[in-house]
Amino acid sequence: MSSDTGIQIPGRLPLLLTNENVLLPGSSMRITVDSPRNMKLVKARLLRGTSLKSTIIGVLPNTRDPDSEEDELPTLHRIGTAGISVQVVGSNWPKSHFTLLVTGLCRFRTVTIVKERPFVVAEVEQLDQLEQYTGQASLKGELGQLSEELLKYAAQLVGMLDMSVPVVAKLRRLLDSMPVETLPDILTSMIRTTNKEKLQILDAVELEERFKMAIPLLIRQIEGLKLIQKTRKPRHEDQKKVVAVLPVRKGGQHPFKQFSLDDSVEEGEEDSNDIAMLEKKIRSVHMPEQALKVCLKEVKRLRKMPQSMPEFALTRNYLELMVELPWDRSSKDCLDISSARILLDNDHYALDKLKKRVLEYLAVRQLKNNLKGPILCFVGPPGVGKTSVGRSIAKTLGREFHRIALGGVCDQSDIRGHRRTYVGSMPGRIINGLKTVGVNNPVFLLDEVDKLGKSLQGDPSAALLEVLDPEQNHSFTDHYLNVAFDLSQVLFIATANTTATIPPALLDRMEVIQVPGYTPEEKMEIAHRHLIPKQLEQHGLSPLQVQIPQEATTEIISRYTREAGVRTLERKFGAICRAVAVKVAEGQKAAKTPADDSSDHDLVLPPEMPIVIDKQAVRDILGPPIFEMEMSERLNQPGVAVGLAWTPLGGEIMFVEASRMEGEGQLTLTGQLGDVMKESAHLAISWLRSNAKAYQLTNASGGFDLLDNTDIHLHFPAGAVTKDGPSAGVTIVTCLASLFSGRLVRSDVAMTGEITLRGLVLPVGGIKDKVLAAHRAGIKQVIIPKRNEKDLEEIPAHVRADLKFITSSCLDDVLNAAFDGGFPRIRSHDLVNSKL
Ligand SMILES: Nc1ncnc2c1ncn2[C@@H]1O[C@H](COP(=O)(O)OP(=O)(O)OP(=O)(O)O)[C@@H](O)[C@H]1O
Repeated sequence: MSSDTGIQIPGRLPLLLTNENVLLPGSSMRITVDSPRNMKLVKARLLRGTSLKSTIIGVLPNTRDPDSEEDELPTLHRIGTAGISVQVVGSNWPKSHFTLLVTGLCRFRTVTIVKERPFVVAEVEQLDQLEQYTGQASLKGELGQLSEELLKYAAQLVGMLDMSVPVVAKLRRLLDSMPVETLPDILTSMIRTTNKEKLQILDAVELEERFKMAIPLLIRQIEGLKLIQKTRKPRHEDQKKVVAVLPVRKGGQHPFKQFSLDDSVEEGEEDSNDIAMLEKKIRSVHMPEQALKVCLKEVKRLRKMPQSMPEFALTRNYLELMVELPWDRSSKDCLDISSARILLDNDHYALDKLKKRVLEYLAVRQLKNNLKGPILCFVGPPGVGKTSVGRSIAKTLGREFHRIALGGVCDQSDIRGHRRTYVGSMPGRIINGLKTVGVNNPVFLLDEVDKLGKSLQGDPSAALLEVLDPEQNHSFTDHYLNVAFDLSQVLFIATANTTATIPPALLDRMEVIQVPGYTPEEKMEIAHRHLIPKQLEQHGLSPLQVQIPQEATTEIISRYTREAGVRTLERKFGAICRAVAVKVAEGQKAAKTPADDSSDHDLVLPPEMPIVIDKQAVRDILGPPIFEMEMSERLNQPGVAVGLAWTPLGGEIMFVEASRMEGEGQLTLTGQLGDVMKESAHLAISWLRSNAKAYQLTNASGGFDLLDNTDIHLHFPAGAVTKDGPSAGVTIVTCLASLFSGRLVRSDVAMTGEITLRGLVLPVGGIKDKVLAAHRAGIKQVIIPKRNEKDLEEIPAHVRADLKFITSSCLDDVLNAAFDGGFPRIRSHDLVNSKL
C-alpha cells in the first residue's frame, strides 16, 4: 500500500508494544512476539480476524510489554506506526512465540487508551496524510528544496552501488517511482541507522523536519561507503563497485540485503544457469497448458529475484515440485482377472466375501475402462487384512501403491496443502503421494477414514469429498500448487474400523464392504500359511531351524491373544522368532569355535535343529498366559452375568456386576456408561421391580419392593473404556435377577439383546462379531434376540457347531436359559389370594 492511495486507518487500533526495533511507514519488519499482551493480540486479532481491517495494528516503539498481564503498563510512546500484518508464523521452540511480518502504513498518535487487557486498544489519530502532496508536480518552497537535496543524495548513493545486482536496480526503480515525501521514511529504514535515529524520524511528524533529519543520515552513509571503497583492495583487475552497504536490521527484513561483491556475481551466474535448466525441465514434463503458464511466470519472477530473498527458495521449491509431479507419467495396467484371483488367494486366506467383491469391482473397471463408480471402503476391526488387501489390489493391477494415513487429520490443508504465502507451506498428502509414487495412476489407500477429525482449520472430509468425487477430481486443486491436477486415474480405496464415525457425505460416495474378525480356525490357517513364514523370513530363519506345531499356535491364539484380527498374533510369532534367532546364532558361534572352554558349555552347545516350539517353550518365551479362562472364576457368586458387546475393534465379552447394600433405593452406575446404557439399567430395575413377586425376588430385608431400604450398584468392568448402546439390557436384567434371587448365572452363557419396559427382547447389531467373541472366550451358549436369528447364517459353520444358540423374544426366555434349572415364574393366578 502506498500513501497515494490515501490510507485511512481505523479510529481504534490494537497496539503491539515493541522495544527493539522501530517500524517506519513504507518499510517491512519482522517482529518477534512472546510477551503476554502482544501474544493475546496476535491470537485474538490476527489469527481469528478475517477482514483486511483486522490485520491492521498499531506498532508502538520504545515500549516494553510487561512480563505479566497483571503488571501495570509502562508509559507508552505517543507516536507509532499503523501497520498491516502480512504474515504470522507461530512456533513453540524454544518457547511459544509468533513472528509477524508487518508493513508500515502511516504514523499515528495515541489519544486515549480504551483498554489495557487482554491487550492494549487505543483511540488513535492518523498523522500522515501524505496524499495531500501527491498530485503536486513537485513540493513547493523549502520542502521542495529539501526533497531535491534528498533525491540527489539518494541518487548518489545508488550510483555507488553495482547496478547489475537486481536489488540495487530495484532500489533505483523505487527512487523513481515512490512519491518523494515517502522517501525519508523508506531510506532511513534501509541505510545503517540506530534505533534512536529511527525513533527521531518517527517522531518527526512534520514532513520538513523529517527531510532535515534524513539528509544527514544519507550523507553519513555515502561517506561511509566512500571509505569502504578506498580501503578495500580490489581482487580483480576490473574492479567492481562495493555493494556491501545496505545493512539488514537485526530482526528486521527488507529487500536490500548485504552482499559480498564477488559472491553475488558468481552466484548470479550459477543461478541463471540453474534457472535455465529448470525452465528446460518445466517445458519437457508435458504439464497442462495452464500449469505451464504459471510455471513460466514463476521462472520469470525467479530471474528477477535475488537469491538471498526467502521467496527465492520458496518459488524454486515450488517449481521443482511442479517438475517432479507425474503430469503425464503413468504405469501400464496389466489386469488379468484370473491371475488377480490367484494372487488375492495366495496373499490372503479366508476373506471370501471381500475377495469376491474386489474381483467384481476390478472386472467392471476393466470392461468399462474407467474408474468412475463408488470408492471401495473396507470396514472391520484392526489387523484383519484391510490394508494388505489394498496392497494386493495394486499388485494385481501392476500399479504403484501408496498409503495415506488419515487418523487424526483435522486440518483441511493436510489434504489440500497450504497456500504458498505461508512460510513452510507444503502441498497436501495427495499431491505428496503422487510425487512419491511418480505416476499419475497409483492405488491410494486412504487408511482410517473414520478417524478424520475436525478443527478450526477446516473440515478435512470436505476436501476428501472433492478428491473422491469422479465428477470433480479431474481438476483437483491443491492450495500449494494453485493449478489443477487430474486425479481421475488414481484408484482410491478407503479403510475404516467403523462406519459410525465416517462423515455421512463421504460414506455416501463409498461402497462399504464389511470385513469381520477371524475364527480361531481361520487364524490357525492364516498363521501357518502366512504369518509364520513371513516372520521366519524377516528374522532370517528357515523352517529347518524352527517349527511351530499347531498345538502351540492354538495355545497362542487362545491364551495370549484376544483380538478379532491377527496383528497381535503376528507379533507373538515375531517374539518367538527373536528368541529362536538368539539360540540359532549362539549355535552357529559354537559350531565355529571349538567348544574347548567347558565353563560356558551349556550356552555354546549348538541347539538341535529344528527347534520345536511346544507349549512349554511358548510359556518360556511369551511368559505366563495373558488370558486365563476366567469365566467360572468370575461367575462364582450371585450378581454377575456375561454380556456381549460390539466395538470398532470387534466383538468382546463384557461382565456386568451388581451388588446391593442398605440405603434409600438409589441406583449407582459405574464403568463410563453412555446415556442409552444408563437408561437400559433403569429399565431393567423397573421391569424387575414390577415382576419381583412373580419371580419371588426380594430385597435385603426380604420384602418384594426391591429398592426398599436397598441401594444398588451396577458396575461394568474395564472402567476406563466408554460403553454405550442398548444391547446390554438383557445382561443387566440377568445380573440383577441373580443378585435378588441369590442364584448363580451359568458360567458358560453369554447374552445380548435390548429390552423394553414390558419385558420384550428386541434385536441388536453386530451379532457375528459378538458370537465370534463368545466363541473365542470359550462360551458354550449364546442367548440372542429371536429377531436376530437370521444373522446366524453369517457365522462360520464350525463356530455354529461349537455353540448352542438360544433365541429369546421376552425376558422370561432369557432368564430361563441363563440359570441352571430355569428361572420359574409363579403364574399370576397363583398369586391371587383365594377368596374362599
Ligand atoms: N486373511 C489374511 N491372510 C493373510 N494375512 C493376513 C490376513 N489378514 C491379515 N493378515 C496379515 O495381518 C497383518 C495385519 O493386517 P493389516 O495391516 O492389513 O490390517 P488392517 O485390517 O489394515 O488393520 P488396521 O485397521 O489396523 O490398519 C498383515 O501382516 C497381513 O498380511
